[in-house]
Amino acid sequence: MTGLDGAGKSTIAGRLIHGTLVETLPTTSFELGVMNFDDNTWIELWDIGKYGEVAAKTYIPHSEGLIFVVDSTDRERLPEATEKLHGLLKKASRPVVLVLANKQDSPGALTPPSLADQMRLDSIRRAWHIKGTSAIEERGGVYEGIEWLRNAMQVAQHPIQQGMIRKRRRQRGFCESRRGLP
Ligand SMILES: Nc1nc2c(ncn2[C@@H]2O[C@H](COP(=O)(O)OP(=O)(O)OP(=O)(O)O)[C@@H](O)[C@H]2O)c(=O)[nH]1
Ligand SMILES: [Mg+2]
Repeated sequence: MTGLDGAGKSTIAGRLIHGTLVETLPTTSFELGVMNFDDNTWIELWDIGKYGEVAAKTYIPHSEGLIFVVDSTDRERLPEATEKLHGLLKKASRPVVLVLANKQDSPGALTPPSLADQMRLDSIRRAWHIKGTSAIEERGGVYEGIEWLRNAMQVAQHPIQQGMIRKRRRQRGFCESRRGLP
């Protein structure tokens, strides 16, 4: 997970890891946390801050998912955020991308569709999704965003398997419908 400083990454990480609103200080390099899910799966979450370039270079190319957090109220720094996102995507071809349009609770926040447009998300040639969030609100949409990511990562991880499951289902369907025939 990365984005410009102050976008709300650590607040989001606090929600995801501790399930509550945490007070944050600027993250100097990076922090690691683990999100555990009911079905015994987990996501290792790296919160990469301003001086986390080394972590970004080391971990992003090997990660399965990229969460990019943007401050939806910060029109001035939107071009900088856009460049950062597209720069990262050039370096890492693998991960699926979740953009969190954070601070939706604040007056004047840009909507997710408007941000998608201004950040040229259409040009991303891989699975991506944008979700409006408010990290300071309990039902602020962060978990829904993560559900999309979990699902997208599972699909991306097993593309062949997914195809085979579909094929087997089709074959089974064919056999079952034949069974009823004389
Ligand atoms: N109104 C509002 N404020 C938020 C939201 N998310 C985070 N903030 C506030 O924004 C400020 C920065 O949040 P952080 O979570 O520390 O941001 P960060 O992206 O981790 O910043 P760095 O560690 O400096 O890279 C804090 O004062 C948060 O309380 C949100 O959804 N809405
Ligand atoms: Mg931080």
